[in-house]
Amino acid sequence: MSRAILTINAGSSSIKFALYALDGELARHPYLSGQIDGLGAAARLVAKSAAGERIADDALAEGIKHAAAFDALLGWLDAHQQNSRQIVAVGHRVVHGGERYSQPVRLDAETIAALEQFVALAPLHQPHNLNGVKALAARLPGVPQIACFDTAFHRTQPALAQLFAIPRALTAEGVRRYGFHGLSYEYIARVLPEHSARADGRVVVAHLGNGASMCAMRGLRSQATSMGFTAIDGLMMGTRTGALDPGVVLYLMQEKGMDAKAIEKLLYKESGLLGVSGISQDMRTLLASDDPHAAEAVDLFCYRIVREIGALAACIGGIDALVFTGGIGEHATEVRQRVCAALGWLGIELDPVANGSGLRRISTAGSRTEALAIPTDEEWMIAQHTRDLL
Ligand SMILES: Nc1ncnc2c1ncn2[C@@H]1O[C@H](COP(=O)(O)OP(=O)(O)O)[C@@H](O)[C@H]1O
Ligand SMILES: CC(=O)OP(=O)(O)O
Ligand SMILES: [Mg+2]
Repeated sequence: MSRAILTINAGSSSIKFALYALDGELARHPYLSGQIDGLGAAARLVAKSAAGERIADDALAEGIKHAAAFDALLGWLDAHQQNSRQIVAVGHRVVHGGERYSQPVRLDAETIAALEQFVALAPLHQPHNLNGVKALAARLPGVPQIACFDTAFHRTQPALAQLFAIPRALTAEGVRRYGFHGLSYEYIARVLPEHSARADGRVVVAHLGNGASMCAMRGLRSQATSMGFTAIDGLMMGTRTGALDPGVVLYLMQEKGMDAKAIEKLLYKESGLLGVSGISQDMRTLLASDDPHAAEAVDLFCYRIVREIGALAACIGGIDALVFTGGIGEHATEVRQRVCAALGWLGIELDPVANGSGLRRISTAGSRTEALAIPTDEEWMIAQHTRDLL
């Protein structure tokens, strides 16, 4: 039987999967892929064939959670992957690898136990990532499972960019800036030279999905990033605050009597686009709404991006190219338009026709700084790392 690699990417609002043929060479595109998205709101399972033909588009139960969504996905895969290829390895996106894991690693009981220690540092991701590993291990006993880390790409950051201004003993314990979305940044770094002659220069990549972060690169390596110890820091997100004065947390504890669990819920699940709009965490819904609170949520989302781009450009001494990616970065032309409109001073001039037409280059020919929109492909990075470790 011919062979395949399965990839699993459990994000905060979605679970994505892809199956890649492995006939000697790893196929560049999956023969079957799909996702459950809209977790937490109106979840759907969508899948497509190699030819891009839609072979599933099913609404799932209202309010379905990650664990039940995983079962639905694996059930669907069992039914559709039958008599097809033999899955010889499963590659997982695992959000937090801490200080210990800067390379992909084969999962066993010991590594899973080590990775469970980071659950509190990534509560929207790490438990779902590890539950996915366990679910697959039960379905495909003996098949190697590989963890690919979101934190790994950022291990090249200079020491200063990884430091918090806290007592050294805490830093020595590992309380420092890690950064996330590394598989997405690694993919963009891999393909950017095909799209821009400035790829090797000063580049800021904005990964704008339900989770959102930015990475400043030089020589296609991470120099600074907006997320830190956890995936709450930096930009405003679907349900996460982004950077918040730590004094707010003290106020919540001392004046509102909130405990750690309640604060975690507020910071991770009730804030961001959802908290400010009071309507939804989903950018599509907010852009379509005429509620002023929805408009203010989108305004704040764009404002925070603009501000963070200024900060990251300062860290790398300027900017030659700005890249948008992630669900919002790839599709929300209006968000790109608003961000670029505020960055004329950094030499960005958007081409409105290109921005609306699905082109990779969205800045004008005369723009001093290039702007690009490039779809990310975390699955392809996971598949390659998995093949390499096999
Ligand atoms: N056509 C679109 N226009 C605007 N926003 C979109 C569009 N398609 C997807 N999005 C937004 O992308 C976000 C999800 O991004 P994605 O990267 O898939 O999420 P995750 O962080 O779970 O991986 C949601 O806010 C969604 O509304
Ligand atoms: C790290 C993170 O926020 O991931 P996602 O965007 O998939 O939620
Ligand atoms: Mg994602």
